[in-house]
Amino acid sequence: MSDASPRLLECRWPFTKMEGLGNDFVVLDGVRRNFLLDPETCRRIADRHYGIGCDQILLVEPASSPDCDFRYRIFNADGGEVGQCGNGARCFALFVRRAGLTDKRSIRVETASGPLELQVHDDGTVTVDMGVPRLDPADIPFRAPAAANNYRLDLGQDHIELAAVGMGNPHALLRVEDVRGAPVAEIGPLLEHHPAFPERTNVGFMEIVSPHALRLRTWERGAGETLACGSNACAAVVAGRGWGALRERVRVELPGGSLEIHWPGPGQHLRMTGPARVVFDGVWQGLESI
Ligand SMILES: N[C@@H](CCC[C@H](N)C(=O)O)C(=O)O
Repeated sequence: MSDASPRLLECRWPFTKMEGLGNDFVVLDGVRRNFLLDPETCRRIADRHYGIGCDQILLVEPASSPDCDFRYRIFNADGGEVGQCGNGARCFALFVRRAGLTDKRSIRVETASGPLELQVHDDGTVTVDMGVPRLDPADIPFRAPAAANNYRLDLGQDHIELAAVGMGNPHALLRVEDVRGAPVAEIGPLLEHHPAFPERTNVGFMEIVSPHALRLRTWERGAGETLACGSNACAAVVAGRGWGALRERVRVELPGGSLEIHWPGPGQHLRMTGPARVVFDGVWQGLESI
């Protein structure tokens, strides 16, 4: 009888700890060496007590297509690989320049949900072209018969009104009066695992302050509430515009800081601008699966 469980080997993995508005990442240079990131290894790295601690792990790899500079893979703290991470994309851009992997300021990168264009500015902020937001439920994915600006979902004894937006990853957006008192830890996990979202979802609680500003807290799929979620901020602007409450340029205030979002409207590319920062370099002395 063969033992199907992987063997564990002690390892020393160089990494860089980075953050974008307090959404924190362990970034691995998979261009210079190989990393085998199975879900269990990701969970060990992301563990805030026994590991390094992070919301997501970002793995930089060589591109597979000639029109991209790199491939960028994203793993949630729970070990699941996902298609999009806005704050991580800004960190990725600074990482590849700092590591000497490129000196370009305009970087094109492959992700599991398609290519992203990144622009590094003189002040160190980064603009990410997040592509065209997806509103067709099949592309989110979301189980609804047709695209709409608002949906009503059954949540046990209650009903909840929400918008659903795809940014290369799924997002549910709820409008609240006061984001500070929003039931993020209660409703967040219920919606994350709601059967209407077959791949689970990120959940944003948004308070619209003016046509050009909103406040947002996010329950992230696979990570819980974080200090900021870039893709959720983008999705919130798309939802707010669908409700007729926001304009083309919006400042999104998150617990960890602010992002500038520019979205001309349906069918158009959405651009997100914000900071990214290196926290420290280190070596993870852990167990890798072989
Ligand atoms: N923090 C990220 C999003 C990371 C992935 C997300 N939790 C998902 O599962 O889709 C961001 O800044 O966009």
